[in-house]
Formats: sequence, C-alpha cells, structure tokens
Amino acid sequence: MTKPILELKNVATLVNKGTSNETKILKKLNLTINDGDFITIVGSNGAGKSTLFNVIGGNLPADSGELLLHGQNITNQNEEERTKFLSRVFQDPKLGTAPRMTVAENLLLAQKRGEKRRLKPRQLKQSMEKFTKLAATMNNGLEERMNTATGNLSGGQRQALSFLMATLKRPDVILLDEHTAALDPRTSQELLHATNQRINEDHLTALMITHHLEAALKYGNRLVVLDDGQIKADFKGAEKEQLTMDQLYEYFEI
Ligand SMILES: Nc1ncnc2c1ncn2[C@@H]1O[C@H](COP(=O)(O)OP(=O)(O)OP(=O)(O)O)[C@@H](O)[C@H]1O
Repeated sequence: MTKPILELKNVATLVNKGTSNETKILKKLNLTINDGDFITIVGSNGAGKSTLFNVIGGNLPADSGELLLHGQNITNQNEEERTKFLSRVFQDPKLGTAPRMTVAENLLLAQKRGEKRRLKPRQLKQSMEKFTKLAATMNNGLEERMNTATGNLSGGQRQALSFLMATLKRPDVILLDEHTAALDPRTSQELLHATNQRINEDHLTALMITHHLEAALKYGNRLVVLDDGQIKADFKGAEKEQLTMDQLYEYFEI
C-alpha cells in the first residue's frame, strides 16, 4: 500500500497582502505525495510551480490550508526546521555548493547536515572511498575531481554534486527546481538520466519542475500539470505511461 509522506490540504498563498496588489497564487491546492513518488511538474510561466516549492520548503507561508508530514501538521514550521526532512536543488549551478571547498569537502558537509559543521581531515579520509563511488554514479567524471574546488567544475558536474548533496542523507522529500535548465541539452539529458537512476535505485521521493515536456513524460511515476495556482491534471501509473506529447501540449494552449 502507498503511504503518504507529505500532504498539502487546501493550501492557498497570498502575496502583497493588504495592498491593492494582493494576489492569490496557490488556490486551495491539494496534493498527496506518496512514499517513492517521482512527480514531474509542468505548467506555463507564472503557473505557481516555484511558489509550490517555496510553500513546501517553508520559504513562503501558506495563508490557509495545511501541510502534513507523515500525518503531523508542519504548516507553521520554518525553513530551517523543514531542512530536517527536505532538500532542494536549484537551477543555478552557483547555488547549493560552497565554491572554494572541494567536491569531497562539500559531500562531507552534506553528510554532516544537522550536526556540528566542523570538518576534520580524518573524517574526510574515512569517507573518501564512499564519496568517490557516489560521484561515479553521476557518469560525468565527477569522481576524478574529488579534490577540485567546486567553483572550478563544469556546470553539469556542479549540478550533479548539488543533487548528490541533496540526496546523501535520504531526505523524505527532494525538490528539483529545474535543476538541469542551465545546462546544454546533452549535459541536461545525462544529468536527468543519472537523477532518475538514483531516485529509482534508492527509492527516493522527489518532485521535479521542468519545462521539458519530453523529460516530464519520460521520467517519474506521476506528472502534475499546474495552471493558475491549481492542479489541472495529475497523471499516475499507466495513465501517465500512455500520455502523449500532443495530449500534454493541449494543457498549454490558450
Ligand atoms: N513574492 C512574490 N510577490 C509577488 N508576486 C509573486 C511572488 N512570488 C510569485 N509571484 C507571482 O506568482 C505567480 C507564480 O509565480 P511562480 O514563480 O510560482 O511561477 P512558476 O510556475 O514557477 O513560473 P516559471 O515557469 O516562470 O518559473 C507569478 O505571476 C509571479 O509573478
């Protein structure tokens, strides 16, 4: 039986509250994320995709409705508290890693998330074999650059590292916020492939925003279409597998 990990119930979000520009972005949105779900999220510009991630991540409050994690109400938890169960990878390769630190040091930081953050050379040595193996799963030469400062990596390697850091401690939910959008088509495809492999093999739960409809169709067990702050469609299992590009395009017609 599928177990809900995170539930959004009637979540609404307002911006510019109390002004003449007050706007409702998410409109009584309901979404249940089950254990092992890999949900691709598509929608036009301004549909509310990033806002949805901001509300899940605690960067933006829900003005009404509630969020439940394993049945517990977390609506009022702040961003920092939510990092205990959640991690996010952004579009910008400059975010998510410490540029002057090496690949191995960044991975050690991610491994020590939630603990005291002092890095000891001994711990780095102990974890090196594990980190190198992990980096090799990305299939982009990251494992050969373990002692390179992150700022000197290619964009693709940097995003792969951000992804590994986000998954290292197996958070309950991983938010992938167009994490391959700044990469060239080939590098983007390779990272999507490696992302998919790790999510499936490690049975992780993830949401991935993408503007690449092909990728949204190809990856994941669910596909959610967001429109004007609401979920317009939520294709699951066989229904998603049978969904065609033409059918998906129809959701983008004005
Ligand atoms: N803090 C804010 N203040 C005012 N308006 C906001 C704020 N955050 C988002 N919006 C507006 O809410 C709407 C949804 O924005 P959001 O960034 O969530 O859309 P999106 O689906 O992620 O778009 P894109 O595909 O362009 O990234 C947009 O019209 C945006 O301008």
